[in-house]
Amino acid sequence: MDSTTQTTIPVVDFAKWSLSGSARQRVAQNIVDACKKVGFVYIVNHSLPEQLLDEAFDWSRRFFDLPQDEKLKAPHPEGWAVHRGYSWPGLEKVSQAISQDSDQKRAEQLREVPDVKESYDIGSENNPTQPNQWIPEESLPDFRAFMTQFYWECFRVGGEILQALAIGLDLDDNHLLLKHSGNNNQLRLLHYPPIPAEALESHRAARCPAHTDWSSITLLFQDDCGGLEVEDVNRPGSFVPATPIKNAIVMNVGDLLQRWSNDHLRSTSHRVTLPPLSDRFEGEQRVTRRRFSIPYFLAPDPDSMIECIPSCMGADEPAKYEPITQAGYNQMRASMQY
Ligand SMILES: O=C(O)CCC(=O)C(=O)O
Ligand SMILES: [Fe+2]
Repeated sequence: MDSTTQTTIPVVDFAKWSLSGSARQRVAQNIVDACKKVGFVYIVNHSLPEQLLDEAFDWSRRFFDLPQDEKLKAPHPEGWAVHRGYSWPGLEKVSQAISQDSDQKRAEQLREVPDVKESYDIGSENNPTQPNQWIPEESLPDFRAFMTQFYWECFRVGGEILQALAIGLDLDDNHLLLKHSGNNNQLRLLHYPPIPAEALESHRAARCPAHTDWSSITLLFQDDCGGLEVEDVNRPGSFVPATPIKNAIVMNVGDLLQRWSNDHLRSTSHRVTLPPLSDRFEGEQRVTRRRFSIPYFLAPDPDSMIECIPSCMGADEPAKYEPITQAGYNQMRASMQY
């Protein structure tokens, strides 16, 4: 690849996955090639119905439009052990700062660059170590039932993608999927409220700073606002937009699958910043339109052993990493945060 050309995120048509033989093989190969080169891929014509995705965004909007005290009936538990429920990091601090712009002391406090977003994390109902934090049924009737169904629908499609990855990596179809019962995944509803463009441009606030995911793979659904950017693998430090494609799944490789594949598949850094289109801004302050996205993180079960995929090593390319369980890997990552 020419190092001066901006990387583009490949688009893979998943329609032919339902066929057999070489057509299916080609879909698998295209996804693996994209994961090796870019680490991000748009998957179109997948089996998640358009109507279901529209409904998921409608429910997310309804949830975040609830009064704050309703959402706070399902708070994210304190600490880092449980990743479930409603979080509201940074929001208050930033809105105060916007109304007291000239206050030097406030500006200092903001150096830590709060994320201007709210999120709601949901997991499997059969995961006792990560208990779901639901708001009361009467606060938003049928929300829980819909999200529980949506969680498993996402896993069904994610499972197909894990099968495609396995085929593209010369493994048995179910080699990767068998390590995922589905009970260790995470469905996240995200809402990025409107904010003056200047707050993001001056880095006083961030929508979502650059990071990689810990997952094996992530499926991301986004609305039409824009702002997701992916690090350009040819030009480290610069980012290319992951422009929304209606109903596409933006699929990316997480750190765990990168390790599993001996670094053959890339876990690429990404962030959420200003939407690039001018009609996504309003008024003198260029207040950005609110944005909704729904990432779904797939993770193997805690006791699944993550051991170098055979086609990713050879006589002159030994495995770089020791076998480790998913739980062990998580523990190691968590301990590196302090
Ligand atoms: O909101 C987005 O588009 C991306 C969110 C994300 O990368 C994450 O939650 O890990
Ligand atoms: Fe991410």
